[in-house]
Amino acid sequence: MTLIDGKALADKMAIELKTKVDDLKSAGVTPGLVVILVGENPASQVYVRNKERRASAAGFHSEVIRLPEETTEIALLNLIAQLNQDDKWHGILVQLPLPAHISEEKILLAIEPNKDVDGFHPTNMGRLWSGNPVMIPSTPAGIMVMLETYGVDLSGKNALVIGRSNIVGKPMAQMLLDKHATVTIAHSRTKNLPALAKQADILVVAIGRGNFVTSDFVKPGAVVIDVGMNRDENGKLIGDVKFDEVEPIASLITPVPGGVGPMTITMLMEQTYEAAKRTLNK
Ligand SMILES: Nc1nc2c(c(=O)[nH]1)N[C@@H](CN(C=O)c1ccc(C(=O)N[C@@H](CCC(=O)O)C(=O)O)cc1)CN2
Repeated sequence: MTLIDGKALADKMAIELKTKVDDLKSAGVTPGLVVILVGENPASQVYVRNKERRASAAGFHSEVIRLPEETTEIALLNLIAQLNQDDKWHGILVQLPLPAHISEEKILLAIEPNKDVDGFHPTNMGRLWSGNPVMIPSTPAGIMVMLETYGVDLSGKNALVIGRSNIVGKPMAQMLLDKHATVTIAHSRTKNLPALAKQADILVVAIGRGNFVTSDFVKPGAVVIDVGMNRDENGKLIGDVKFDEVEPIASLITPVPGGVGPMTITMLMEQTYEAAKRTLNK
């Protein structure tokens, strides 16, 4: 078994990004990323702080707008409308989840698609599904970079994605399909999931249940990608895959922490850089 070291890859890409950003700045464009955080969700606060840190380390112009939990939907929509008009922002991101009184769908729809560095806007989802990706969701994008870096050939392979969210499962399936894998999407109502999973050469697990995938789900030699981020009864961060059981069977596996997570923020930085670079040609 080989461990896919997402943290090391993310750190390497961050160094390379700094050089690309310096070149872009010499051409007169400084990438700008604005992140909006509504409320006090502790995990979101950590992720947003990391995004802020990584953006300034890359040499971006960056800002985090922190809004109280009771912010209204209309106030947030007005803020996004203003940011859409401001040329210094190449990327606008609203940290999810939002408080329950705000419609995630309406908010994501309000972000100008060419500044939607999360790739969650329906226009960007459609571009991805029609084979013309522009802005793509960071988590599956990071997984694709990891698979490529570790030399995983996807062509003709059976890939199973467990989870059907708009953020991970659905875009992941499309990205694997684009690399000629034979893709199945499974979810909480899929029947005989362990037997189905045992046929997969590539298994991507994003179901949000700690230690859900055991050795019974894994074909010997499979590549196992764990997107899960759960807390066990002692508060320890665990993935969706029972790592100790699956690790001896898999040919490649991502750990939690240190696997998919760090690549998510790296890909967000890459997308912001690419969005800024596109403005050069306008
Ligand atoms: N607007 C968005 N909201 C959310 C996204 C997103 O891509 N866009 N994804 C997640 C949260 N997320 C980034 O926002 C994220 C989650 C986890 C990590 C990460 O590095 N995890 C570490 C462990 C961190 C810890 O100790 O808690 C790891 O896996 O090693 C980065 C980004 C939901 N919201």
